[in-house]
Amino acid sequence: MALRAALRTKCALSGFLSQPSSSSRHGRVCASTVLAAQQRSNSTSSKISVDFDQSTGVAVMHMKSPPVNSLSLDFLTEFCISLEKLEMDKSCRGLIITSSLPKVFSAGLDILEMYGKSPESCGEFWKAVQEMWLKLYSSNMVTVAAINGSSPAGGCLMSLTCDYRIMVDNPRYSIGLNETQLGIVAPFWFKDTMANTVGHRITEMALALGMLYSPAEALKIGLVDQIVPEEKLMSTAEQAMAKWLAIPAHARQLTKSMMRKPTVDRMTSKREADVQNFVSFITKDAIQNSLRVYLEMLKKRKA
Ligand SMILES: CCCCCCCCCC/C=C\CC(=O)SCCNC(=O)CCNC(=O)[C@H](O)C(C)(C)COP(=O)(O)OP(=O)(O)OC[C@H]1O[C@@H](n2cnc3c(N)ncnc32)[C@H](O)[C@@H]1OP(=O)(O)O
Repeated sequence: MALRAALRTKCALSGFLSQPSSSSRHGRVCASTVLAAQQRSNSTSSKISVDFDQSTGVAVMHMKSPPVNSLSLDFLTEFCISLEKLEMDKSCRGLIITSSLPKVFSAGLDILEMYGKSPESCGEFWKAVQEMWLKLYSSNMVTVAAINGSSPAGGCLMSLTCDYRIMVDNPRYSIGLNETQLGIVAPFWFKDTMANTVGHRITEMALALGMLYSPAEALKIGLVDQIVPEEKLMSTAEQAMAKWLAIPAHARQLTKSMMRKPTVDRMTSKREADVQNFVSFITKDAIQNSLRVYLEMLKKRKA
């Protein structure tokens, strides 16, 4: 509810996909300049910026929340607002999600939202995670993840909700649902999303061992669909997008819904219980202790 209220308030306050400003009132301008301005619009919030090209119907969402694009409540709220606005804009048919930060696509859920927080805060946070997943997994737009850095846990989930994943081929980057390494458990809808992509057995091993895969390994198991050099990432994403957009929209959307609806329905039917499970699990002393140890390890690794 809090997320919905925040969404309503923010939507009312901010003008998204701001109308392209015509410079014609300042005198004569080149027609192509005006056309280009009319065809592109840009929206920026503190953690997300969106470039929308009306000539292609494709928006690029840049995650820009240093240091690691962790999915905090604020980040998720902004993300969902941006997504909802794009979804409502009938001229927007495709979305590419990428990171503006070097080396990191997204570090996954913000651990500080789960550590030392009240049950109420944890509950609100979890609802926002559910909302992000629901919106992305059931989006009518073609969604492409352009993964230009590491993408563990919630970052991997975000990628998995997209229709197509392209990752930069850099062995320093990794991707996977590594929750067990933090002493926590990926919920059933994380598991379902991964199993829908790479199959049951690979998911079982990957989750149990908290596997993080290099781009080449991720390609081998089908966790990503393509790996490319960094400089080719966006052009490859645009090419993939064009291929998906060439399919008649209703046929593509119905097919997506047919493939994903059982997973979405399962999650939505258990949504409340899932929040309760998360809150009671994450606030346990033993789990809080595991998160503390993991946070310390992250800090030590840096030192
Ligand atoms: C019975 C079942 C019931 C169901 C119960 C459900 C249970 C919960 C399920 C939760 C599901 C999903 C969980 C997650 O997504 S948890 C997040 C997992 N993420 C990770 O493990 C990634 C950790 N980070 C890294 O590995 C690295 O940071 C990086 C992403 C590879 C980037 O490396 P880097 O060298 O560029 O940056 P680094 O120096 O490590 O980090 C910079 C600062 O950022 C802090 N930080 C990193 N990741 C996070 C994060 N996820 N949340 C919060 N903060 C993070 C890091 O500590 C550094 O901070 P500082 O500068 O030292 O202060």
